Amino acid sequence: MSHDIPVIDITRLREGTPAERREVAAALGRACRETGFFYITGHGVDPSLLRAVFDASHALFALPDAEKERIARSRVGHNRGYVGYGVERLDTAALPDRKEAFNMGREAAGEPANAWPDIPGWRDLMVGYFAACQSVGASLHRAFALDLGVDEDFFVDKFTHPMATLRLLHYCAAEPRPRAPGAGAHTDYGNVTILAVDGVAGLQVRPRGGDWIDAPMIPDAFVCNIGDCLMRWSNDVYVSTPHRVLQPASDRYSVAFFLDPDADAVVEPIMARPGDTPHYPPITGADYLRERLEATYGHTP
Ligand SMILES: O=C(O)CCC(=O)C(=O)O
Ligand SMILES: [Fe+2]
Repeated sequence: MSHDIPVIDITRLREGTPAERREVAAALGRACRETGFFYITGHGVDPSLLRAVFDASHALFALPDAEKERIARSRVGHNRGYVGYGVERLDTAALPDRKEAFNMGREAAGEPANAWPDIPGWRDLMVGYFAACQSVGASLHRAFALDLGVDEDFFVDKFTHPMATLRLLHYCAAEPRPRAPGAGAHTDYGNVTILAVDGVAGLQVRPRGGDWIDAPMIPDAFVCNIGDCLMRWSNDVYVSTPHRVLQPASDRYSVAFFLDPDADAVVEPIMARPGDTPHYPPITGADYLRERLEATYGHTP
């Protein structure tokens, strides 16, 4: 079994004929079964939008502490807002992560409010990027459905108001601390994560049964990985793979889009092959996420 991280052009998944979509879906499916990580190109997200998002991320993390504190997750709740250094420890056996972060959720009526820094244009830019990531996520889910042997639109009505989080990350290179990770080893909770990295390497992946391998930075490509929820949904056909971020040699910025299903979507293992038996009972998206967050934080943040 290959443990490489393939680079897959998804242009024909977005724009191609049914046969071309199937071909891309098969390549993505192979990566989801083997390493659980893949790069995508041809995703349709304008590089200038991504550049603007990274510029906005730099501006946010350069704000004075008092302004960061005003929009802190501890004040805002619902896993939204700014998270300071040392607050998170993704690997509970390691030191706290050397990173700061900013989280936002869907900006829509009935959703918990996001907190915004006082920077002109910032909110609209992030809302636009969030929508772009949602669209990439929808394309990927069409491919997962094709590959898992269900209708191409299987996931559509399960992602109409998804519990998605857009997360800006800043890994600090100053005052290096021996043994403190940038982000400790972990798996992601949701269905799929779509990650953009701004120039500085540091991500490593540990395929099942293998050693840590580097996931190098590839310009204009997103790094994507399967999370625990889709592993469960696929009845363990897809793998959610541990990964970590080393302390970077220079400041590192990344932007992660975590795509979870609708709160009321039923995550019931897809039985692709005759004779398959479900490894898990059905659960709603919300109950599943709550279970995972409680296991990590001892409460739902
Ligand atoms: O910043 C990165 O490269 C990866 C971040 C990550 O794995 C996470 O936040 O779950
Ligand atoms: Fe992660």
